Amino acid sequence: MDDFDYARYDRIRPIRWTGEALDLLDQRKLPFETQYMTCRTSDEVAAAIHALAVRGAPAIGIAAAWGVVLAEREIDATDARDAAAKLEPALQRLNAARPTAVNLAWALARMRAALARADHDWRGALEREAQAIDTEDLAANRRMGALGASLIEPGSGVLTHCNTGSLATAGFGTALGVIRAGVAQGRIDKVFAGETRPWLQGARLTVWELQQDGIDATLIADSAASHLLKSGKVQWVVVGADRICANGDTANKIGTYQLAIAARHHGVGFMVVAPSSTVDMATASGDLIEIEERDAAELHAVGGSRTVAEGIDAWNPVFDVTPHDLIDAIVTERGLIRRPDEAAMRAAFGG
Ligand SMILES: CSC[C@H]1O[C@H](OP(=O)(O)O)[C@H](O)[C@@H]1O
Repeated sequence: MDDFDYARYDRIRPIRWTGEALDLLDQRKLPFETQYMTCRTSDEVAAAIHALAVRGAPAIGIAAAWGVVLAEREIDATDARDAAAKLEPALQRLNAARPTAVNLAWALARMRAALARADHDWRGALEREAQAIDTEDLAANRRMGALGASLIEPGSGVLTHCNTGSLATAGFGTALGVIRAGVAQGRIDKVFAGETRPWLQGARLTVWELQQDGIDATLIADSAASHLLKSGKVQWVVVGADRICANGDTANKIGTYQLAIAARHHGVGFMVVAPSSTVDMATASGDLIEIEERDAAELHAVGGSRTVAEGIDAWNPVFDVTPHDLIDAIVTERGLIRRPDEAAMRAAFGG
């Protein structure tokens, strides 16, 4: 498929199943500390997802799948049916950890289905399914990297938003995987990363990942994005997704929608990169997506323990929806969808 050295671009593994516990690279501490936290129960995994110790749509689905395996270790059951009933409360608590990324519910549905198919070895069936979800995501990211990069002409500049790299997936990344592939193939000359206030996934995580890879990047303030897109230095905005609806409307990190508006206004391509586990054909359009709102304290924080505007109300939605008609291409591991709409999505994903 492509002949570049993934190992160079892919040494970060945020989620490590030890056989007895789930070790998570605590993304709240990056880039200042590279520290893993150990989850020994499903509720500890749910808490880690809610607190963004592990984050990124595919990554939270993978972590939740391993969380179900930890829940399985906590129960005794006579058979798979008995186990399904006893495990369901833990799966509900995992599902409630965050609302917007469909990958969480998708992974839990896969674990329920594995249990429903299981025979006497239902414990082994759950562990094999969690491993499959993990392994499939890495393979999907590498395929999407090649597919998305093929759209990018040599000599291009790209702008990305939030973090969609190895930290947000099983490895290699979605949009950042396209950027890794595009750099490796000599198609991308310049990478711009938006800081992504308030949680700074761009400034703290994407820049850190690219530094690990030895890929030069330029950090910009979120508010500089339109000015950059006007400059002609960027040919593609390349972003991830948390939920892609049946008509192609896409939920992603807050600030994505305004990038899409500015990109279209300035004739810059807008590419969404996400595995099929992020596609939700059961949700007809973006106005039906629940947008997570997080604690105002995240907006008041300006690094460390210092805060501003305390006592002032703060509205902190952490996702927004880009309408499909502002998207030039959706890249999944199943292929490219150019100018997505309901017909194109149904042709690609059925439903
Ligand atoms: C490939 S990650 C997809 C998606 O997840 C991120 O959100 P968060 O950091 O809040 O989990 C961001 O929206 C990424 O684009």
